[in-house]
Amino acid sequence: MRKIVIAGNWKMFKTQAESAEFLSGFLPHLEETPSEREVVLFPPFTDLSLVSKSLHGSRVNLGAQNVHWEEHGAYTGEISAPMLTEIGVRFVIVGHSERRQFFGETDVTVNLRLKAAQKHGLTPILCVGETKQQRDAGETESIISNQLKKDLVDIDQTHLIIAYEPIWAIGTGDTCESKEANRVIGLIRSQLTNPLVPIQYGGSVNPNNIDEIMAQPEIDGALVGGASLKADSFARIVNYQ
Ligand SMILES: O=C(CO)COP(=O)(O)O
Repeated sequence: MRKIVIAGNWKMFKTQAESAEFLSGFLPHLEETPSEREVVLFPPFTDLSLVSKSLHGSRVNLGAQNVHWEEHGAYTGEISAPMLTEIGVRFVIVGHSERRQFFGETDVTVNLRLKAAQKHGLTPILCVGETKQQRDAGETESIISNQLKKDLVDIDQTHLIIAYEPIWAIGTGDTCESKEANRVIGLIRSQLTNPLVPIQYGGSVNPNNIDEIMAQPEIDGALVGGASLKADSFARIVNYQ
């Protein structure tokens, strides 16, 4: 059985006070959440310590939005895996399209970050996806296949999650049609050596479309941006039907 993983990527949102407010509204809703669903929150780095303490004893896991490949060194602005694991972080997002687009992330650095995460016991969520232009040019399959080939060199597929995030669907309200997301995720799975890797869908997931998305047989969860910022909204997503 593949694991179901519902994750909230808060991106560059929430001060510590706002994180605390979110948790007091969100955590009580988890009493209704089926126990086999894994729930992960990805706050900004500055909130990790506080959220880690607040999640102690709860079933929610903690994730970070990035990790450097070295354990320490002169890398201004970066955070290493041991710094994350020390404060209770267990997951990390790697290769998000916003990192690739705005911060020079390449398939080479994505691969280095994945390896460093796994070496230190963090489970990475590798993000892949195509732009609108690439989709319109019929390049969706080749772009994703290329990303997977390069990003997954020498990566252990037993401690890995993949998120299919079509870039044109991120933050736009323009969700990828669920059957199409299911088709692409099936193609991603056919390229993996481990059939049990959970593959999420991400891109304008919200309380109104989560039930249909999760009804698709290939989709093992969601990586949620905007709709994970409000306690009620993310609770509805985690407690999908
Ligand atoms: O990028 C995303 C999650 O990593 C998706 O963001 P939205 O849910 O805001 O479209």
